[in-house]
Amino acid sequence: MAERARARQAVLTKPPGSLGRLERLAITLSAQQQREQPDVDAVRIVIFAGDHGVCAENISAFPQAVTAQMVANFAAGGAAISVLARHLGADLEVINTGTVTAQPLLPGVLDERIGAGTANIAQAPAMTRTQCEAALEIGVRAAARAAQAGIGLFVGGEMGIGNTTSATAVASALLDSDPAALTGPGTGLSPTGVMHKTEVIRRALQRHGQDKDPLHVLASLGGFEINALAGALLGCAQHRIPVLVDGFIVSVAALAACRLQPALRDWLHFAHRSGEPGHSAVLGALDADPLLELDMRLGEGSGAAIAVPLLQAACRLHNQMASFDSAGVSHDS
Ligand SMILES: O=C(O)c1ccc[n+]([C@@H]2O[C@H](COP(=O)([O-])O)[C@@H](O)[C@H]2O)c1
Ligand SMILES: Cc1cc2nc[nH]c2cc1C
Repeated sequence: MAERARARQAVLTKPPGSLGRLERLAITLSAQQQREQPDVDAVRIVIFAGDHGVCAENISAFPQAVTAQMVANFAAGGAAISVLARHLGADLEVINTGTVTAQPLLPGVLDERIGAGTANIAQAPAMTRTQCEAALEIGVRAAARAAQAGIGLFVGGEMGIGNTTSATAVASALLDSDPAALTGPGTGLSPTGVMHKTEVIRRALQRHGQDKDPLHVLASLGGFEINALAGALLGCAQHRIPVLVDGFIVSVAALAACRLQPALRDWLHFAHRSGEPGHSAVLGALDADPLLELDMRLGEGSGAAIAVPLLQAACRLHNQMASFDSAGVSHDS
């Protein structure tokens, strides 16, 4: 299918290669979807929310209660990703994988709480192996629902105060990096705050970071929402649904998932380079060159949502442009 898409690009009314990366995007999407006419109009954005016990170590600029409060804001339509989903005409699904505060039933929020947040990774494994598998399964089910709904492009997002600490610990373990090279301000820590956060991550790594098995790393250092994202990405690949990867946290989930199954890499598009400094190392390890660099560091799938129209334009051009022959435009000199 990639060969056919490449052949089509060669006869469209433009100098060969002049649409640059948009041409390669259309070719890749055609191969991923196994469609002559790739179509990413049906977009589903799934936000996985979860809390982190490591917040007890004072590693975020915001209080833990914000996670559940933002879940309510997603449902009410007031969050950045709510606005972007409406703007794109995309489905928005919100899944509570385990906030500290339980919530009343909110319309548009799936309650799949595994627990009241993870344990503090500086002191204990984030979760049991059973909880880790349950988290992966939450994502696998989200991917299956997307497949059932005929979704053409999956955007995974996350919300979890403290999750840059968890994600940085996972990335440090998987990349065998010093946490000082990957730790950043997250929601907005001061430089002293970042130094303290680095030490907390170092403690977590000393405790659980020796075993590099990806499932062990996800269970001991990950989060319910991070692990659910890893499961969702793997599920999307199984259903042949291309995925547009958001920022730092989703990329770390993608890295862990690729360690579990390297073939996943072929299904991933990378939307943007987040302002979180560790993102570049994670992107590098995935051999990913993101489409955009807008200094965004919000999460919620917002960076991916911003890049959706690029993929849609690439498909439209591929599917609708005239060929030299059909338009009567001369091409050999
Ligand atoms: O996506 C990113 O690159 C990104 C970078 C920094 C922060 N975030 C968001 O901020 C929250 C985590 O930040 P923190 O400081 O509480 O660890 C979480 O809800 C993420 O969605 C997201
Ligand atoms: C308000 C707020 C919104 C967020 N969205 C994702 N992470 C977030 C963190 C905060 C603090």
